Amino acid sequence: MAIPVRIGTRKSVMALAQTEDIARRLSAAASELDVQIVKFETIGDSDQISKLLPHGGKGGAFVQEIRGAVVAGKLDACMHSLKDMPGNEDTPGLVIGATLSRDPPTDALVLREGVTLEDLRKSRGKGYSIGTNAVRRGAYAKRLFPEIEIIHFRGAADSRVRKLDNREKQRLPGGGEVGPVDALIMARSGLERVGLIHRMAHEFSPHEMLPSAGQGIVAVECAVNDWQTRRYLSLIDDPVARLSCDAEREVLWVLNGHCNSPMAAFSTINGSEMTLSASVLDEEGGSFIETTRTGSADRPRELGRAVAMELLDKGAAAIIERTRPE
Ligand SMILES: NCc1[nH]cc(CCC(=O)O)c1CC(=O)O
Repeated sequence: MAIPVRIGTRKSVMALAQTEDIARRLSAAASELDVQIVKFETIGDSDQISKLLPHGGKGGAFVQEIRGAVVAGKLDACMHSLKDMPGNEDTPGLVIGATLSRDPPTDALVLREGVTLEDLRKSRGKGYSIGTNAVRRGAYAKRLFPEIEIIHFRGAADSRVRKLDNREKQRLPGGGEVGPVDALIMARSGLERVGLIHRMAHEFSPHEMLPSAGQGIVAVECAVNDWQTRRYLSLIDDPVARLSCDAEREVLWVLNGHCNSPMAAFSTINGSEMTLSASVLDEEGGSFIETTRTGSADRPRELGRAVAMELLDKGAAAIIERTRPE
């Protein structure tokens, strides 16, 4: 007899592709499961103009509503991009039951027709604009192309590319418009998930643009005491992604990073060793605090803590507090 598993997700093209991946893996691991995908339109998706902050940041905007349905027992699990999950607070009653094997964690440059990477490099960005909704990407872009204009740009991955190509402006919360933009910086994995990887004009190395904590990892949450779902999710949990999840999110936890903090954390594992880099940057890219440490891969949170402490010693707290929403 089939056992139903209801998984909640946002209904963007990217989120559905991620959730279908979970469904495929679950069905392959346990053929008795009948995986049902339940689509939500969250406030973060329906409001394409506002900054996300008034909706509680990325966490509030994309995550809260679906979590509520799991807590209420209307869903067995929910899908999140790990990098959209707030890292400075616990979610009572819920647990990350699975982290899927990591997709490429890097960021990608997407250009409109007629613009090349060479143009951006030669001009130091002068006369060009980049659309992004991430303070981290904005700050790194300023470091690579010091004179570029950063434009706060909203939309699901596929619609952002459409806006770039159609030279659409971005509407502003108070009325008015900005743009159009000449380029976008997006998660490589997001581009791939929406079938637009051929639009990647340049892949930023982690050295050029350190990924955000959890970037490229899909997480599945379920209720702490739902043992049946936890057991099924453990079948698709990738232990390597889990180690990176734990190390990178420990940095967010110790630094009390909020959704508006320009912060990056990225780990790699080589045999029994993990190397974790993290950074905190001010929005204009003016000051960068970066740290890299290597430690034991089986104690990821210890390494995360050590890296975060070192960032604090170097003055990270002042930058993070300056950008904290009221
Ligand atoms: N903020 C939306 C979001 N959440 C996760 C991804 C990409 C997939 C991932 O990194 O896991 C994206 C799109 C983007 O950042 O361009």
